[in-house]
Amino acid sequence: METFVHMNPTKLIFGQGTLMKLKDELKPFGRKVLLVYGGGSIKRNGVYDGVKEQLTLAGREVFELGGVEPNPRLSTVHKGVDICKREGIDFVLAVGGGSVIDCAKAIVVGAVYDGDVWDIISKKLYAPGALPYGAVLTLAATGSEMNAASVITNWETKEKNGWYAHFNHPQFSILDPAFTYTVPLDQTINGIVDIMTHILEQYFHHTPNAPVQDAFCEALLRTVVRTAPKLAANLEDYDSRETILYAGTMALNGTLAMGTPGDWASHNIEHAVSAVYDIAHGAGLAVLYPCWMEHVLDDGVAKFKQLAVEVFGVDPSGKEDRETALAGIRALREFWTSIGAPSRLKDFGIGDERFEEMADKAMARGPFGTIKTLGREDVLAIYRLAV
Ligand SMILES: NC(=O)c1ccc[n+]([C@@H]2O[C@H](COP(=O)([O-])OP(=O)(O)OC[C@H]3O[C@@H](n4cnc5c(N)ncnc54)[C@H](O)[C@@H]3O)[C@@H](O)[C@H]2O)c1
Repeated sequence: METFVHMNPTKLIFGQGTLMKLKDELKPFGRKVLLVYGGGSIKRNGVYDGVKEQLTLAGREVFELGGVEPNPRLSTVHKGVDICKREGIDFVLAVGGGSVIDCAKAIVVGAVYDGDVWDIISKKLYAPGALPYGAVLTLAATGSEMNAASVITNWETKEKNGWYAHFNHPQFSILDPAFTYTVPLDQTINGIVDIMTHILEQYFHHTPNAPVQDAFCEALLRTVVRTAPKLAANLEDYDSRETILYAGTMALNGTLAMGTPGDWASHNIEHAVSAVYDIAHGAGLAVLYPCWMEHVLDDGVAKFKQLAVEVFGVDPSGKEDRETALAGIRALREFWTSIGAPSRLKDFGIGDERFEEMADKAMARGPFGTIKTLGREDVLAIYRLAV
């Protein structure tokens, strides 16, 4: 494995009833809190009331920014930054899914920067600092609750940028599996696909001697594959919600990536699609990830075979390695289809009209990918496989 440094300072508070700890977690931070949330699901399922009660008990003065979009937009980040600067906000509390937490991550860095926060999101400038923030998670998917990454869309320029500042982890994240009961089936499935692709992106590397990392990834993948059908059949099955929520956090909190730089090409390829068509990130990945696998298979046959055998139980006896590997890719596709994930771009009404534009966006920072370094023609080939 490669040399590595790992630090994750987020305090993870996990389990049913843990929201009652919020008031104490707020103690080290200042009086003025900006509460950031999305389209209102938290008002329908009672999470908003619970959070407000805790903020009152903590004696905090609360300002609100609701309406954060799925695929959060720069315009909303600007609104949050303006409130922080105008009101002298001390602490930002994100209550929602990855979109809300990602938006909060951008707000807190924008709040202490004199220029336009897009400079930081578009990586012209490394974030010079941030306000502290915390999260109450309501949807299992991104891992944003325990990492320092964020994805923001500039809707005017149709750019969807992933960015990162190493110090910008949540101070704490509260995860109550029961808060995810109301996530509808399609979003639950999108989340499961997102979690699995995060694991797969880190599993696919060329680094020698990484048996621990590989075993972590395989165990998580097997667990998600076993749990997802149970959850899809009963959205209020607490144990399944709990397992998937925990898996989602472990999938992208840095644990799996120690010493093994992963691939991440498919995320880049998907961001270009959802920047143009505003589709759900997990749904886009369900379509594109197996296409990426097929396209790069010959650059990593041994690892694709390992996935097939260790995660999907493909019997390799009497088969060429490539045949076993292909059976694993088919098994992944069939698994996602079986739980209701989309498999083609046409499922979203997307044809080949804007492939060139999307490929330009994906290539904006040059060639990418670890298993195989992808150029523009590779990206176009993957989009064509996905039609
Ligand atoms: N920061 C990261 O590490 C990271 C990683 C992967 C993806 N992302 C980004 O995160 C975003 C997607 O986040 P997401 O998948 O968590 O979804 P999301 O936050 O966009 O939420 C999806 C939908 O579910 C609704 N929702 C959330 N919680 C709910 C609940 N409890 N009940 C009912 N409805 C609920 C939201 O209102 C929204 O309409 C994308 O922009 C993606 O690019 C970030």
